[in-house]
Amino acid sequence: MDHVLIEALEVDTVIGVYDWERTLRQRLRLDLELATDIRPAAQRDDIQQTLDYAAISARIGEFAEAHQFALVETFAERLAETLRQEFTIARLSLTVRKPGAVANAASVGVRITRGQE
Ligand SMILES: Nc1nc2c(c(=O)[nH]1)N=C([C@H](O)[C@@H](O)CO)CN2
Repeated sequence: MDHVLIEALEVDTVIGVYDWERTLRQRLRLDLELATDIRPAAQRDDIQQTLDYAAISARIGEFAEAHQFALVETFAERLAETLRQEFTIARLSLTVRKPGAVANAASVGVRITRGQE
């Protein structure tokens, strides 16, 4: 299967389990692999026939603005659901990293894959 990629997309959102984390925005870094057949778009050279990574990136920014989750797990699961409802994505892999959350770790986070095999 082909993939449309979005790598190291940074969004700021309220996220965290501790009281102090409810009072500020923190940065998340996202990587997405969106499974789709790119051949129709390539044959017609037509953006309408593929997943528009610019539109999806903008939607992710809106999502981050609109929600205040405690866990990165919840952010990942709810974002995957939203993207699969709003765009024609057969299967997606989503990595959500929270840089700086743990001292001495470059980042921590989760990776999920959703959709049909
Ligand atoms: N599996 C997880 N562990 C932790 C999370 C999380 O979202 N998922 N969050 C925190 C805190 O919010 C932490 O990021 C603050 O530094 C701790 N563990």
